[in-house]
Amino acid sequence: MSIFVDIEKNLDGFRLNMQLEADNIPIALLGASGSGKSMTLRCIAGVEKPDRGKIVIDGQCVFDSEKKINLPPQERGTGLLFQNYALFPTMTVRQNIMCGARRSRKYTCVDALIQQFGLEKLDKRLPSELSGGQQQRVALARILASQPRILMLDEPFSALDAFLRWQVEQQMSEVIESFPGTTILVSHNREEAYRLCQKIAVVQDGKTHGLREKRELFCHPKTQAEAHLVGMENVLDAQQQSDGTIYIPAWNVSFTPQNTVPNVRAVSVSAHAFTLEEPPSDYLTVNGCITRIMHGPTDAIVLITPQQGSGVLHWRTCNTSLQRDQSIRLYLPLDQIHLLTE
Ligand SMILES: Nc1ncnc2c1ncn2[C@@H]1O[C@H](COP(=O)(O)OP(=O)(O)OP(=O)(O)O)[C@@H](O)[C@H]1O
Repeated sequence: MSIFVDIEKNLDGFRLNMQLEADNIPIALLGASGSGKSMTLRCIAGVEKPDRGKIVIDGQCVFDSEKKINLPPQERGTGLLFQNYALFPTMTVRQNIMCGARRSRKYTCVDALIQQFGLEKLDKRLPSELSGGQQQRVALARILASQPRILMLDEPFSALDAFLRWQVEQQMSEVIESFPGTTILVSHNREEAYRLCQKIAVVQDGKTHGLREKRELFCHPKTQAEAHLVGMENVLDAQQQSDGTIYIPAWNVSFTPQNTVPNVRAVSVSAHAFTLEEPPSDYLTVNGCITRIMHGPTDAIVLITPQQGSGVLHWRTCNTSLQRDQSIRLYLPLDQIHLLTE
């Protein structure tokens, strides 16, 4: 099973220009609100029509603007779990799941799914008589009953509270693991995407630079959008000088990078990357003054104004002896600075 997507769609003030290609592995579209993640899923499912492009599922072309192919949603073999689950409100749990089975004509799977999702005692209830987590299980069972080739999950935990979210995520991870086709998860939660998927595409302003191995993406973000989405606290403009050195105006520091990357526009640094002790490898030094300390349950984020710099440095530390207005010298190993090209 595989999916190939190369589509364009112009909406009022927004342009989707999305390319994706994946085999039967779980992948995530990670992006800020309004970046075009849901629209991508809706185009794949056939509930929205792209202006141009092609969508191929499992070798079958389901949309091709040039060849005028546009299969209706029920013929695409896709299962889309909406953010609000979209259950039929006047049908019982069993009837909702039967609707999915009608598409696949595999009615025998209904009882197995009711059992798998622990819905035996709820099967005669209406959706309005269920909790958010139970509704989500019914919606997932209904989708799996249709035996889709692609499973698409649009922010599947957004309607759940934090505790239930974790329980449901564990069950979802089992469903994804046993699903034989491609799963596409849409999320703006990086940790959720990391736990559930193998590859991640960062979506920004309707575009993506393609799928990346999740570890590679988190360890080496290449763009400012990627750096923000993987949780880098320091993302700063940078200037590449003709001699190859990089100048960071916000911190008023320069350094010679360990590897040559053309067209560096910015850098990102995790707040964990700084040390108080001189590191053994190449590093740069930042002198500054502590302007704020924000204590969390396990550590603190310290905001520092660098000497002669115009910006802020974010440092995460467990050191409890720090004081506001204190002068400080921090070391940053050069291999902790990610060079970003846009
Ligand atoms: N029917 C529509 N008509 C015009 N613009 C739309 C329509 N549907 C969505 N949009 C716009 O398209 C853009 C992408 O929307 P989309 O729902 O794909 O974002 P998203 O990344 O899924 O965001 P979220 O995480 O908030 O759900 C947004 O700017 C949205 O306002």
